[in-house]
Amino acid sequence: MNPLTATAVGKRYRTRWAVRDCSFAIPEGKVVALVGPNGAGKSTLLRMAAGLVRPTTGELRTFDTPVNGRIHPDVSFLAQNRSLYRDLTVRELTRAVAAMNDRWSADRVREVLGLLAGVDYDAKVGTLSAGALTQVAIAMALGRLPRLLLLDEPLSDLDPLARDETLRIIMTEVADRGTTVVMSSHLLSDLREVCDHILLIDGGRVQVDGDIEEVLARHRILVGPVAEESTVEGTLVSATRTERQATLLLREARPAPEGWAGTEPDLESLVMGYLRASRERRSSA
Ligand SMILES: Nc1ncnc2c1ncn2[C@@H]1O[C@H](COP(=O)(O)OP(=O)(O)OP(=O)(O)O)[C@@H](O)[C@H]1O
Repeated sequence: MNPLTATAVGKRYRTRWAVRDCSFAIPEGKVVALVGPNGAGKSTLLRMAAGLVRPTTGELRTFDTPVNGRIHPDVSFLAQNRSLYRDLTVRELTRAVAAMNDRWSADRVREVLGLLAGVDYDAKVGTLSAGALTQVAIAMALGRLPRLLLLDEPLSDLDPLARDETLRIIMTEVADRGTTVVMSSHLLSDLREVCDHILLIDGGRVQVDGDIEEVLARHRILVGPVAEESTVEGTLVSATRTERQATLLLREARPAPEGWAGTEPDLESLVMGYLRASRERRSSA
């Protein structure tokens, strides 16, 4: 059973579509990188999957149940604005969140907070650093023992050490419980460390969806003389050019023509290529 599926999902705010005709199925046990430029629709998609926003068209299902404005008991969502009760201490917050959830593991929360460098249970939530706040919020999300964890930019505002700790918490969760994770982020090198599946959206539409290794193997970067660009076959995603040299991202893994060097892209150059294409489309619209 797929933890999350979308069928022709769209969300319109007034006259503008934030998400448009999105269809995908997230396989169980995957760690999914949800990427795309600012305003691509990532948060809207996650908020719809968590039942906080209703789609204008189409349907989202979590564990084969229509979302319908309610979060599934097996799903936890970390919102971008980490909306926790700021006047409570960490200890009080833990009790309050436990009381709100039918299924709750205090041990799991303790375990996760124990992985972090010195979380002070008596500190007021509002006084925590951005990193500690995110980590406490993730611990609360894991206390529900989710089978699907939706994380909206869990790594933003974190210093490198806090980012590393947060990634370790997520990896430990996946290793211990096989939890499926969908996480949005702009930090591609961090995503590469933990993710095995990519969902790239742009302008509210799915551009790339699949196993990261397979997706990378389906693309090629070709570098060669600008003057001979017409000899290159295949679907061009985007290009950068100097006076003499062109660097092309192609959607198919075809052999490089003579005089061109072909390599498989890494995740960063693949996503950058799609973001570049998106910016060019927008500026020529
Ligand atoms: N509540 C809202 N009312 C009106 N427009 C909205 C609302 N929420 C999002 N939007 C618009 O929908 C589009 C998609 O926004 P969304 O926040 O989902 O993108 P995102 O990919 O998460 O962006 P970012 O990477 O900057 O966080 C944007 O144009 C945004 O301005």
